[in-house]
Amino acid sequence: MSGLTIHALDAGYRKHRVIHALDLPTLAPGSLLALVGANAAGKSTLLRTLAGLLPAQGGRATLGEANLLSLDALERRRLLGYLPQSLPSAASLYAWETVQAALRATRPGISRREADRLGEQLFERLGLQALAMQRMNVLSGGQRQMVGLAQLIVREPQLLLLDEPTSALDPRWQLELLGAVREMARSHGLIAVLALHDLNLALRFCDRVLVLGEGRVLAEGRPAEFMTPGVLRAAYGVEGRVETCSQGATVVYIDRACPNPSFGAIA
Ligand SMILES: Nc1ncnc2c1ncn2[C@@H]1O[C@H](COP(=O)(O)OP(=O)(O)OP(=O)(O)O)[C@@H](O)[C@H]1O
Repeated sequence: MSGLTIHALDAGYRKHRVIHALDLPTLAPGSLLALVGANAAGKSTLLRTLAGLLPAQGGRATLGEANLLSLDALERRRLLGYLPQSLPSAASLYAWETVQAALRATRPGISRREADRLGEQLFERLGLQALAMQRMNVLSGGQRQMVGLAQLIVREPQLLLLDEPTSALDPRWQLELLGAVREMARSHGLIAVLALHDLNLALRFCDRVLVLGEGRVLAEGRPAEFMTPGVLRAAYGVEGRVETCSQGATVVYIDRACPNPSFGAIA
């Protein structure tokens, strides 16, 4: 497998174009890309389009040799894992059963013993052992988010598309989830694209960050390279500082909302 490339992608809903001629220089296997930007910037629309849930209106998106915009259902299930912003409560199945079902959907011939081994390994890696025998409809939003990720990871897709995967998680579980995704990317050559509102998590965990503004790329690059107060003003209409923390990571402090925001113009 080689990387994820997007070229001149247009996407949206019937006559409402949301994503305009979006380009993404090739993202290498093993990388995490954060999609950030204001509400309604188009993050979910872009993820849904890459996941094949929304037809593209133009352009290309490829994963290695595969054209992401015209995969059949089987190929899509084999290559992609998509975690939507809000998960259905998924009836009364046990968390363990949902992960086993996800595994069997892509590896129907897997032995019971191997499926159990992989399931146990994953629940342990994600620290979810206590949830295995709980029913999905009694889990909290954050617990469901973690089990949702387990359902995707167990299939070992090549591309993970995660829409605000940390939105319901407390700080410890945010680190667990992003750490697990990064580890999976490094060990399996997986690519992950994550819509995130927490800029500091994006800067800390992701190899590249793409800032969307009204469906266009406002800035893109490695965390330490492109984030400036001008980008914060243009993307979010806020005044902020970009500093390096004592551990060497780029961090953002938001000070106030701009009185007269000019979205989209990086000064
Ligand atoms: N099903 C839909 N039909 C028509 N327009 C939609 C639909 N879903 C989203 N939109 C519009 O597309 C635009 C982008 O929305 P999108 O959900 O992609 O933004 P987002 O960056 O993910 O926002 P947020 O951070 O608030 O989740 C918005 O103007 C929104 O109103």
